[in-house]
Amino acid sequence: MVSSSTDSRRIPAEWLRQVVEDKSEAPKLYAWRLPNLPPAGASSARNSPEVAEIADAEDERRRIYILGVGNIGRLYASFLAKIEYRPPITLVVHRRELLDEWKARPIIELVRNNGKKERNSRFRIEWWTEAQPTHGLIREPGSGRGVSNLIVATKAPDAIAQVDRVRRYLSSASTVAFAQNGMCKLWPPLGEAYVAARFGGDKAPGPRWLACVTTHGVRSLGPFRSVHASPADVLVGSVMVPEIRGGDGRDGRDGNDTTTSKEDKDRNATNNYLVKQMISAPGLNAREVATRELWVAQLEKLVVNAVINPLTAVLRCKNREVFEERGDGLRGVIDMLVGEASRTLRALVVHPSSDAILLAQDKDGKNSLTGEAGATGADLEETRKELLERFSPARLRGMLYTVARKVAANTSSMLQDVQAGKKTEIQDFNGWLVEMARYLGDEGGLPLNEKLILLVVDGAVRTRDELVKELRGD
Ligand SMILES: CC(C)(CO)[C@@H](O)C(=O)[O-]
Repeated sequence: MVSSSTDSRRIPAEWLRQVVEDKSEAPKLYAWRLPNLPPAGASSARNSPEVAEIADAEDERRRIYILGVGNIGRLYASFLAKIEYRPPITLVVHRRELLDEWKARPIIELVRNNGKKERNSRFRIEWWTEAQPTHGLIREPGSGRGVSNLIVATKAPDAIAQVDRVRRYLSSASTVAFAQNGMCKLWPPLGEAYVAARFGGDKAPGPRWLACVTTHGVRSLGPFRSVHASPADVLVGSVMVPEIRGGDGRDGRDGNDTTTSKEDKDRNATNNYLVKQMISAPGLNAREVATRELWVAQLEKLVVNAVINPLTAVLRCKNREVFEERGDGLRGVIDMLVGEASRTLRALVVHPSSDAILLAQDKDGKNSLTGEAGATGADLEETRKELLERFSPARLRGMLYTVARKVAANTSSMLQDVQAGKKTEIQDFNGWLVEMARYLGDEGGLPLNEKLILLVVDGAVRTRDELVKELRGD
């Protein structure tokens, strides 16, 4: 286990080392809304008294903040907005210009795969920044009541940094859901060290931390506009293993727990609010799963992203083409990439840092892979055996080809990033595998993944033949 007091040089992740070493106070942020935009030609001097509004407690308890309004943020916003007893929703943008764009055209547009355009405008929009507004009312995120429900829909490399930046407004009354691709950084063993470093002391036990595995395919058409190219589903669950909190694999805060105090029950019900909203959002197709099932699903999705995304980015092609048999060896390369991923996931399964996840139980008290009640050493061995089989090259390859058929017509998110000149998520997919292999002591490393990372980082474009030769080292 990695503790927050661990010698920071030995912490196996740069992001966590930075958090543990950073003793600065959480920054105070201002939540700019449209009336905070100064009229054209106005001076930047403060022109109104600093009056804060009285926030509506019930509104804040129900309000869902969506941090990041790219494809994933638009998808969640559009479907959550369709709930019958609609929760209030705030879109949180990362640039001031997006407030201006929203002012000009305040609509999220999602083009469904039948061509129908779904438009939604009933959102509040905010920009969270350290700069105090010069016009209009001054507010902080959550209007002084803290942020109860936060969906982090940024790209993977920004997710933890963004949450860390808003930590001043998060507490044990908050639920934070990570919705992007890639492994959530708060899985054991690192998550607990992060929570202890940032939420130890009077804020303990910190927010409820959720992750979502989002398989919907979405393509951007520009700010606030996307095509919902391939409807799929969402798995949501807790990334914290409960040990001390009720033992249901969903951190005991699901509203069905066995704790008796009214205070605990109220808090548990509150903390499951966001999950319930996601599940009831028409079209999002969200399902709540136990911690271990979520972990396995995220690892499998990682394998999909670590193969499809970089290959499509370097070959500049749609997902479908990567899997076409053209006798040029690309299928062999895919097998080799799957082989490297399989080796790493299998080593992770047998590593002691995974024991807590493997022993986590389902809501009904059963071990979710064996179906047996209770969690014992024998269960651990049984679960390991099942996961070693599930992460075998043959099973992972079968899983990859099944997903690939469903998303054949998509332009991968990494190719979209490359085409838009944006930073890619390569370090969170293939980089995660390479780092994990290193952490687990894999001497040989993952040579194909390492080469692929360099190609994507360099913005390289290759033909199929060139790529096969380069990756195989012919
Ligand atoms: C499944 C997937 C690769 C489909 O395009 C998607 O997760 C993506 O594009 O990142």
